[in-house]
Amino acid sequence: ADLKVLVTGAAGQIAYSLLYSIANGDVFGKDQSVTLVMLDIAPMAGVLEGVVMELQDCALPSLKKVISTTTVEEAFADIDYAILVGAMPRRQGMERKDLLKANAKIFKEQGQALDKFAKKTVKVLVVGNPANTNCLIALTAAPSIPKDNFTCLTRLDQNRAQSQIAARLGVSNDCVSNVIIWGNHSSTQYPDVAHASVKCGDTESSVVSCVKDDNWLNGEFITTVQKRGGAVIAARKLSSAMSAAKAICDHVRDWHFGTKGDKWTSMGIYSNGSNYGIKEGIIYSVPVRIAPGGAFTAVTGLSISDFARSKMDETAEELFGEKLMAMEFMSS
Ligand SMILES: NC(=O)c1ccc[n+]([C@@H]2O[C@H](COP(=O)([O-])OP(=O)(O)OC[C@H]3O[C@@H](n4cnc5c(N)ncnc54)[C@H](O)[C@@H]3O)[C@@H](O)[C@H]2O)c1
Ligand SMILES: O=C(O)C[C@H](O)C(=O)O
Repeated sequence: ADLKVLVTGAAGQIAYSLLYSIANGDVFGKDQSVTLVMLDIAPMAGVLEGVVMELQDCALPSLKKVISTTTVEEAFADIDYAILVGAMPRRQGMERKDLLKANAKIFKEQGQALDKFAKKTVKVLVVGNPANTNCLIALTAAPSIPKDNFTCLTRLDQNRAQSQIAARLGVSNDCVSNVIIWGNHSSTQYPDVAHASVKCGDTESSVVSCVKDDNWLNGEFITTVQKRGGAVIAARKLSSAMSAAKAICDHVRDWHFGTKGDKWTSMGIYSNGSNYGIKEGIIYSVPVRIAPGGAFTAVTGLSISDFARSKMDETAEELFGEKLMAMEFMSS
């Protein structure tokens, strides 16, 4: 059957890369026909029409239908996937709290729309920042949809970490696997390579033993990944878009088709209190293995050093702080 995929913020810069990849079959496969639903706000209706024209002009075989809309009811009707990119961007001088407030309103409304109009099996990926907390807000506003159907994007952070390691070792990106992103998609995230491996020919070795520089791994490597989003903004005067779209494709493809063998990937998922001492009630990024069709389980039993423990707790604490603020805004 046809897959109905919603992208919000469809007139924005991430969507401009993302929509093409989805329509081209890079996410769900070339043989899977897709109906793309594009939502943006009314002032962007004209731009949205332009993007629709371009999608038509790509003449892609797997793109069955395009629906562009500025109403939530139409956008969320019977969808299989919701990729929630649209959000109020952070403007200069705006505090994190102001951003949270503006976005709490958007994600509460969209959570309610998911609850009312989407399929109960819908898979939701939240990208708009603050991604973890926006995801928690949407999940809370959609009680009829299972909590495990809600995830937020930390794949961009994972890809950044993977590429830093590959560059350091002078190997290609696909030689490096099982990097972990713990916690928030923010500068408190903990990119962890303690369990990561690098494949050279037929042999697989640990990243830690190949890099042979714990100072770098526990210092500059971590801060580079944590601050990479800010570095791109400083350089481009716009936030990352091409790499964000690529990471969204990776996340959704793995969620749809599953992870391979014993490999894992990181995504922000609802914390039920049973993983690595992270308390219940936030969206926290952990390593997961995914079965074909999308059921996922957190990878358990990994050894956690004292260093890792403190980093993992720090980012959890930030998320509980964000949650407190968000709940205040949600009830108002
Ligand atoms: N999680 C991540 O890894 C990651 C990475 C990069 C960017 N981001 C975030 O993704 C978001 C989008 O980034 P962008 O560069 O595409 O921004 P953008 O400003 O170019 O596009 C955002 C679009 O969302 C639309 N929008 C705003 N409110 C909406 C609503 N209520 N419903 C539907 N659409 C709405 C805007 O009109 C705009 O067209 C930002 O919040 C950014 O911070 C997250
Ligand atoms: O938009 C941002 O604040 C940065 C973005 O989330 C990124 O990681 O590139």
